[in-house]
Order: sequence, then structure tokens, then C-alpha cells
Amino acid sequence: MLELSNITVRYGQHRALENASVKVEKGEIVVILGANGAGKSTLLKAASGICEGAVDGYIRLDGTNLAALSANKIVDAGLALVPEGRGVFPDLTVSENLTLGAYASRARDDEKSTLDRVYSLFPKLSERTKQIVGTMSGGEQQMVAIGRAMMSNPTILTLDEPSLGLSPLLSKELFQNLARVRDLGIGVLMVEQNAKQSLAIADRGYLIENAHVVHEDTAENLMRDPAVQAAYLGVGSSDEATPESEVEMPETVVQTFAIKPRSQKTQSANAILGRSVDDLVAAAASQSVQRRPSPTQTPSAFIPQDRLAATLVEIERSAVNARNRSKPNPLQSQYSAPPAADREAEPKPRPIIEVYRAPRVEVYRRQPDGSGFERK
Ligand SMILES: Nc1ncnc2c1ncn2[C@@H]1O[C@H](COP(=O)(O)OP(=O)(O)OP(=O)(O)O)[C@@H](O)[C@H]1O
Repeated sequence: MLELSNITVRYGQHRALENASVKVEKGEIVVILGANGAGKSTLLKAASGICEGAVDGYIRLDGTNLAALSANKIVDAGLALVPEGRGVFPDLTVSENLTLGAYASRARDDEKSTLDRVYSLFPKLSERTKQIVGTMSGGEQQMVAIGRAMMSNPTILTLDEPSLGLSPLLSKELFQNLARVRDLGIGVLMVEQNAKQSLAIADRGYLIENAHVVHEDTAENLMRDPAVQAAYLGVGSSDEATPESEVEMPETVVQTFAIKPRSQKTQSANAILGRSVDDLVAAAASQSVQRRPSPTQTPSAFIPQDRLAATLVEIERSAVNARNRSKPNPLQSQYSAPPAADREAEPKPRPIIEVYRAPRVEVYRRQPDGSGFERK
């Protein structure tokens, strides 16, 4: 079993994941759903030892502590990743790509039988062993990527958005293939945007929002859940003529899943003015009730001038007090441009945007005449 417990990942000051816990048993398919930037890929990268950020928490595969291992040792321990964008070698043939997947020591002894297993899983690949992968369709390249990961003989296969860029038909075929991978007793953990098709073959699922795992359930329950339907299955969108009653999110469900937006302090108009707006309006109006205006009169004509002037002075004074009392909004001061005068007075330093990169991997290929290697 793969067990990720209380995983927190920081990219500099930014927390991409906070105390996220996910489990995958052998022989089950688990889907991770979430909005863009929620932290889904970060979770997979953390499990595979290729995360560029600082990772805290426990990551165990059948009792082995993966957190202490390098990426290649993690593959040796039985965890394989099909990264987003597939990561195939487009200039190499299908069989070369697959063979490269068997570099893990756990896979070398059984390379031949594992290759047979991959070809029986993906018969199309066995018909194309000599085809240059860059010339294959997106769906076929995805099969190569999954086949290559399977060549490491994993107990858990993780995939980052495997259906990305595939037509609905090819996606369906892909998910059927993943169901066959599960039937071999391999655990599958995948991040997917295609919630409908992935949940259809999955056993369980997790929802990640704003760096937190906010919900987990069986795939069946997730598919039936109105909140999941509205957020991930497109139910209620204009292209699905679903009755409105079916897509309404019950309050309790929203409370269960949603991370509440950070509360922003707001002040009522009454608080800002220092006195109830109703009182001020009533004070002004009370002077007028004795005399109803004729249709030709303007409002100021039926309110005694002295009361009107006094009320306006009072409103202005309250407004000045409110302006003096109001504190700067920290969010506003952090993200919005200062007033023009301040900008000219004190030039602000340029913001620092931290981006963390994994070390670059360079690939060399033996030249056909055997005279040396060329860099790809
Ligand atoms: N190498 C990095 N350096 C700095 N910040 C990063 C890095 N990788 C990811 N992040 C940030 O971490 C957050 C989570 O990113 P992640 O890629 O895990 O999201 P995701 O849920 O997989 O999104 P998507 O569905 O768009 O791929 C984002 O805010 C992202 O900008």
C-alpha cells in the first residue's frame, strides 16, 4: 500500500500542499480531482521524489519510507510515475522506449516477461515495436508512456493527467487500459481533469482544494454527489440540459468540502459614518414631514435650510472620522498599486517570484556508426 500522510510542500513561501493524506491499495484505482493549481501534481511529484519544493510528511510504500529515498530508489521500491506530458523519447522506437523503462533493478531480471505483459496489455504497441514514437498519435504515445512505466514492474503506478489532449474516444480506451492495469493487482493513483471518465473506472477519489484534501469517498458516491457533479462533472453547465434542482449544492455539502475563503474584514456603512444612516436620513426627513412638497418643489425647498446644513455638516464630520479610523486593508496594500503620489515618492522594489526547478536531465544517444554519443 502507498501511504502519504500529512504531506506539506513549500515552494519558498508558497505552500502548495498542507497536511495532505492519501492512500492507495494494490489493485485499486484512486483519482485525485481538483482545480488548477490546487496541488495535485505536487502530491504525485512528492511521492516520486522529484518535487522541486521542500517536502514534509510520511510517504510509505509497503512499509518502506520513500521520503528518505532518491527518485531512482523510489522506482526500485515499486512506485512508477507517468508524468504530465508523457515524457516519452520521441526519437526512439516503441521497443527502445519500453526497454528504457526496465532500468530499475527490480525490473531487470524479468525484463522479457514484463515486456510480454506490456504488449499483451497494449496489443497496438506490439504491432508497432519499430515505430518512432514521435510519429505516433497522442493516444498511442500515452500507451508507450504507461507501458514504459509498467516496465519498471511497479506495485503502484501514478499518472499525472493521462487523458490530457486525448479525444473522448481515446480517453475512454486509455481508462479501460488502466482498469486492466488494476486487474493485474497494481494500484493506480491518477490526477485527472476528466472526472467523469476517470471516476467511472475508479474505486475511490480525493478532492484537493487550495492545497488541502477536502474530501474522500468511493468513486460511486463522488459521482452521485451534487457538489462533485457541479464542480467536476459539468452537471448544470449549458451543454448539459440538467434540471436546476439536480445541480443545486446543498448547504451541508458545501460546508463539508469547501475551504472557506479567508475572511475579509468589512465595515458597515453605519460603522463608517459613526451613526446609523437611517438616523441621519430620518433626522433630515423629520424636518419635512410637517410640510409636504408640492410637485414643483425640490427636496431642499421643503427641508429648513438650517437643518439641512446641520445634517450635511454632521454627515461630512462622520465621514472624516470614518476616514481617519479606517485601517489599511493588508490584502489591498500587498497586491494593489499605491496611489500615484506614493508611487512617485517611494519607488517600490520589484516583486520576487520564486520558481524552483528540478536539475535538468540531459539525454545522450549513441550515434548509428558507434563513433560516440550525441546530445538530444
Ligand atoms: N517548481 C515550482 N516553483 C514554484 N511554484 C510551483 C512550482 N511547481 C508548482 N508550483 C505552485 O504550486 C501550486 C500547485 O501546483 P501544482 O502543479 O501541484 O497544481 P495542480 O493542482 O497540479 O494544477 P494543474 O491542474 O494546473 O496542473 C501552484 O500554485 C503552482 O504555481
